[in-house]
Amino acid sequence: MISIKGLRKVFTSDNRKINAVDDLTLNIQEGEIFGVIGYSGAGKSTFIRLLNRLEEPTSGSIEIGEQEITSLNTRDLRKARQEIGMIFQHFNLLWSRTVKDNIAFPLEIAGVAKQEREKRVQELIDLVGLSGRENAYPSQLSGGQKQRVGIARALANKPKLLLCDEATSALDPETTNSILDLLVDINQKLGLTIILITHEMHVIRKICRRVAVMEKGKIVEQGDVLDVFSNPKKPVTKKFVQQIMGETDEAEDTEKILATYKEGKLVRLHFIGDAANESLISKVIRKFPIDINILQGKITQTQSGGYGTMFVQLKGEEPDIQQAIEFIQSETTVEVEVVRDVQ
Ligand SMILES: Nc1ncnc2c1ncn2[C@@H]1O[C@H](COP(=O)(O)OP(=O)(O)OP(=O)(O)O)[C@@H](O)[C@H]1O
Repeated sequence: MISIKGLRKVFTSDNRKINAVDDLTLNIQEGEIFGVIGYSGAGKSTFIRLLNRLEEPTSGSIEIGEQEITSLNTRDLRKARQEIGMIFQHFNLLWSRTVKDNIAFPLEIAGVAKQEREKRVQELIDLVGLSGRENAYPSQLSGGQKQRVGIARALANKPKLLLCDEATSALDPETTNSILDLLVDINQKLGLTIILITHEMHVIRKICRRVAVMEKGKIVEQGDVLDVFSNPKKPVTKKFVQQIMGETDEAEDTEKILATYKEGKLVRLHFIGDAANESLISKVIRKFPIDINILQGKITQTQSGGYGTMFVQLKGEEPDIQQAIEFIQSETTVEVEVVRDVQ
């Protein structure tokens, strides 16, 4: 487990103190993919760089496994860093070295013998899907391929923890997805813990189970991705939810729907990721003699299931509609909000 307590980083710039990371306390489980999301300036980069002491903390403690990172001397810190891989937004590759030699670099520093080094490099090249590109130079690679080299290099010394500093922010959406798939793949294959920072909800939604939302150096909300984003409490979290649910003016939309659909009962169904909610609409129309007209909605998927809202019109005999609603309320975790009763 990774246990971070009261972590602080104060920068002084032009005689002004900046609390980049401000009394941050967080536990991260072994083997999980944990995301930290925040807007520019929230303190994410500083936070992730404190974890391997690329940035020295002002105060607080960081325990990774049994080791208290903050109290290590230079020699022990160097050793501990071999167990912590890191990847970067702009890849940080050595431009005069080939793919193979970039990946071999941390092994050379760790003093691994040539034969073993070559074997390990080939394994890593296969793992990240770069077979055939061993002798290419970074300038000959696409962004996604460069990040694959970064990942292979970060994994060279078999770390237990991988830190990802905005690792997909420089990539297009399709390449982002392929890199996120690769991170999930190595997390599962190697049982590696991954901590990532991002300003993109898509990244959190797609691969993280737990998330912390950062603002002005502090964590303002944290928990399961589904819980945090299906019931956001802080304005900053609500803004991130809008990033994937789309900007809608709920009041205006409801007014329009009420004016257009004058028949039947209008209800809003709130989905919060649960297997019991699967195929809800088809189950209801098979079971009850009613019609369901989907008027508006968006459900988005996370690692623990889907969440979102659907606005529907229920048409039929009032007792059948009532029974259908009771069925949804008792047999599923979907919340039913009646916006307008049968007229
Ligand atoms: N070396 C430094 N000296 C002074 N101030 C710094 C330094 N590094 C970061 N800061 C300040 O600390 C705050 C947090 O910066 P940080 O880079 O950690 O945020 P971030 O969430 O990663 O944002 P971004 O994605 O834009 O980098 C900002 O106000 C930034 O200006």
